[in-house]
Amino acid sequence: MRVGVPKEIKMQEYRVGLTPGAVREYVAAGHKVTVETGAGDGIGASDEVYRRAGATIAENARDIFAKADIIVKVKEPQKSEWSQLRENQILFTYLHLAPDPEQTRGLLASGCTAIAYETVTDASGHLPLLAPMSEVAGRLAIEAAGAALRRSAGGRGVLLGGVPGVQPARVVVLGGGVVGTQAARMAAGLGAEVTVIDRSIPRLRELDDLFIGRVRTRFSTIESVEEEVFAADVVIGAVLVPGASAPKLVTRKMLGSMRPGSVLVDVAIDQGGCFETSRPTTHADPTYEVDGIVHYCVANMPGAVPVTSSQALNNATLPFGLQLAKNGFAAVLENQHLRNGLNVYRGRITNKAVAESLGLPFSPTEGLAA
Ligand SMILES: NC(=O)C1=CN([C@@H]2O[C@H](COP(=O)(O)OP(=O)(O)OC[C@H]3O[C@@H](n4cnc5c(N)ncnc54)[C@H](O)[C@@H]3O)[C@@H](O)[C@H]2O)C=CC1
Ligand SMILES: CC(=O)C(=O)O
Ligand SMILES: [Mg+2]
Repeated sequence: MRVGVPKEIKMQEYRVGLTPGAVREYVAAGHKVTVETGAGDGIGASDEVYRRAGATIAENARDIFAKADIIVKVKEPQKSEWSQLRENQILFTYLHLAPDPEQTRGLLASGCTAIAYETVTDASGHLPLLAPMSEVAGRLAIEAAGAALRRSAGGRGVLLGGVPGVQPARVVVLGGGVVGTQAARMAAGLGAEVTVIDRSIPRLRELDDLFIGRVRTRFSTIESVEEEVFAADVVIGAVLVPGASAPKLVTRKMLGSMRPGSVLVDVAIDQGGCFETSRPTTHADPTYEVDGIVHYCVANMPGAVPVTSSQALNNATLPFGLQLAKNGFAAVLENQHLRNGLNVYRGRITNKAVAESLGLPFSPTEGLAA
């Protein structure tokens, strides 16, 4: 199979779809890998390093999109990319289609087969290709919150962990999955007072066992969210309904009952965000203020630490990518977990939550043939 890796072009995105180590695995399995020149710059991997790993270097993205059977990326394709995708080409990357009708239309029109990392499942029902980036983003969320809380950045001027004799910040985490757990762990480690809210009681039990009293847990209701958010210095938005747009748990009206300079970090922004006032921001200009509350809504947080993130992402994507490279679309038919990742197939939306969020027709994957 011809595997193509274009350079990421989303603003300040420094990750790369295949690390040199992953390229070696594809090449060892008999595949031909082409990498766009400079694709590894963000992780310090030169074209020469990729050549030594067995890749061919292409001078531009056009050559990659024109020739590859499978395109392996990190971020959702930008307009100039989706317009180059073709029928019979497999795209393997994050897509986050639910809040993005324009990209969805582009992928449908291209006729390509698009597998979204964020909806690929594993045997325990988790999301193994989202998890590593959620681990990174959850940990980064607390770093971002700490920076945004500084008075010089427009925040309340509170130190997350306080100091002896002075109370620490109150951090509320909405959604106790992968992002939420890592955020809670970092915040608790710094000495903050942490509450995690989730709608899954089994998950709250696991968190209670994990943090042995260091983190409070609460069941998600309108009342519990209000009580915790009103008292918080920092709220981390980390809820997910796989494939679907994020539920809006914090309304604009609620901001009026928070203390000015408190910070909202909406990690769930890539699924549309769980605060009504969220809109995507970039690493170049990550925060803005609404009604005195600082918002941080960067949609590609792990892109800030590309060395760690590319490695972690490749560890998770490699076995699935190798299956796709070996068997092409048949791998999607054979492997239920890759099939769950199929979002778009030859002009049809094949993920129910995505179709429902966009109000577009859904085509089940049952009955698809190679
Ligand atoms: N901005 C960024 O750069 C990144 C964003 N993300 C995003 O972060 C979000 C969270 O991802 P994960 O932690 O991996 O998901 P997850 O599936 O591990 O956890 C989500 C949690 O939200 C809970 N939940 C769902 N609805 C809820 C509600 N109404 N109230 C309370 N809890 C609710 C679920 O029970 C679950 O425990 C996703 O949207 C993901 O795409 C992940 C990585 C990077
Ligand atoms: C999950 C995701 O959107 C990211 O890592 O950028
Ligand atoms: Mg994202």
